[in-house]
Amino acid sequence: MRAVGIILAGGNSNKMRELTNKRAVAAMPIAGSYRAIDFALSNMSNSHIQKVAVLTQYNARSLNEHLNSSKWWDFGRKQGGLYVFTPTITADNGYWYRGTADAIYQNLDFLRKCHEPYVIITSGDAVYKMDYNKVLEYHIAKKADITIVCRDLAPGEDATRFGTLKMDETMRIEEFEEKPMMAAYNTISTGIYIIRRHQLIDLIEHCAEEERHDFVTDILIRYKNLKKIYGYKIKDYWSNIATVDAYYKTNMDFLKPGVRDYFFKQYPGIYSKVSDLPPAKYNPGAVVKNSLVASGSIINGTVENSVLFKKTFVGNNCVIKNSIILNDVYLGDNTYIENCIVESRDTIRANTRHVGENGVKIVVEKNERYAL
Ligand SMILES: Nc1ncnc2c1ncn2[C@@H]1O[C@H](COP(=O)(O)OP(=O)(O)O[C@H]2O[C@H](CO)[C@@H](O)[C@H](O)[C@H]2O)[C@@H](O)[C@H]1O
Repeated sequence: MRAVGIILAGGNSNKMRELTNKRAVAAMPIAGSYRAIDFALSNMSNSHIQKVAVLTQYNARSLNEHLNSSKWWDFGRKQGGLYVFTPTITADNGYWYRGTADAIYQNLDFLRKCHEPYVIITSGDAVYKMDYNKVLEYHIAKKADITIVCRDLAPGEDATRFGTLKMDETMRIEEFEEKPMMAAYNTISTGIYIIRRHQLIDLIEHCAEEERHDFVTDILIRYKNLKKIYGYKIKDYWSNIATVDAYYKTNMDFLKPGVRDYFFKQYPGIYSKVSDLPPAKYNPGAVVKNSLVASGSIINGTVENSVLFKKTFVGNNCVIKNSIILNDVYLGDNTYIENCIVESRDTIRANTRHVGENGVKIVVEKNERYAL
C-alpha cells in the first residue's frame, strides 16, 4: 500500500458550546445516522488505505465508544487496521497532546514502524467524500513536499475559522495565513494534507526539538518558502462542522436532494456503526415533510425540515420545524420546537416551547427518564 492515514480527532471547540461538553467534535451526530468521523474513516476505507490511526484526546470516551470495532469501516484485518491513540503518560513523556504536531510526535513510533511511503492527514471534524489516491497522484506528479487540499470560500462563509492561502500559477502555495482577522485570500485549507512519511517524521522531530507543537503554524507556515507546498483544489462538498452554525447548516444540507444523493446514493458509500433498532413508526395524525427520521423513532405530531436522530419520540400535537433532535429525545405532547438543536437524551415536557429567535438555540433539559 502507498499510504497510511492519520485522523486528527482530539481537539476541543468552544464554538460548539454545550454540544461538546460531553462529546468530541468528531463524535458529533450527522444526518440522522452518522458521526462526523465516519466520513474521514469511510474515505480512508474507500481509498483502500488499510492502516489508519485516529488521535483522540478531548472527551475521548465518546469517540472510543464509537470506534470500538473497526469492522464497520472494513478495517478489521490481520495486517494494518484501525488504531485509536489517546495520550499516554510514559517514562519519556508526561504531557497531553499539546497540539496537532505534538499529537503526531507522541505517536511517531506508529509512523516509524510503517512501510508505506506516504501519509494522509485529515481531521475528524469534516463532512466530505474524497478519493485520496487522486490527491496522492497529484502530489507525486508535482514532486511536492506537502500537498494541502483546499477550496474556494463559499459565499457568506467565515474565513476567520480557516487557514487562507494564495497559490501561484503552478499551484505552489505562496502565502498561508492561519485564521486571519481579515482574510486577504478566498481560498481555504481543508486541513487535509499529504506528505512523504520520512519527511513528516523529520519535520515532526525537528518541531519537538524546538518545543513547537502545531502542524499548521510550526510546519506549514514555517516551511512555506523552504519546502514545496502545493494546493490541490476541490469543488465537491466539504464542510467543517466545528461551530454551532456550521453544524446546524451541515445537517440541514442533507435535506437537499443533491447533497443527500451525493453522500448516500452515489458510489462509494459512507459507513457507520450499526445499531439493531426497529424502523421509525409514523402513527395516525403524524405529518412529516422534508425530514430525515432515524430508526427507533416514533412520530405522532408534525415534523418539517428537520433531522431526527435515532429513538426520538414526538408526542401528539407537537410541531418540530427547522430543527435537529439528537438521539433518544422525548418530546411530550403539544411541544413547539423551531430553529433549535435539542441535546440527546433530553426530556422536553408537554406544552413547552423553544424557538431560536436570533439564530440556532441549543436546548439542554434535565433528563427526567434517566434521573428516575
Ligand atoms: N491536541 C490535539 N490532539 C489531537 N488532535 C487535535 C489536537 N488539537 C486539535 N486536534 C484536531 O486536529 C484538527 C485540527 O484542529 P485545530 O484546532 O488545530 O485547527 P482547526 O480545525 O481550527 O483548523 C484546521 O482546519 C481548518 C479546516 O477545517 C484549516 O483551514 C486550518 O488551517 C487548520 O488549522 C481537528 O480535527 C482537531 O480535532
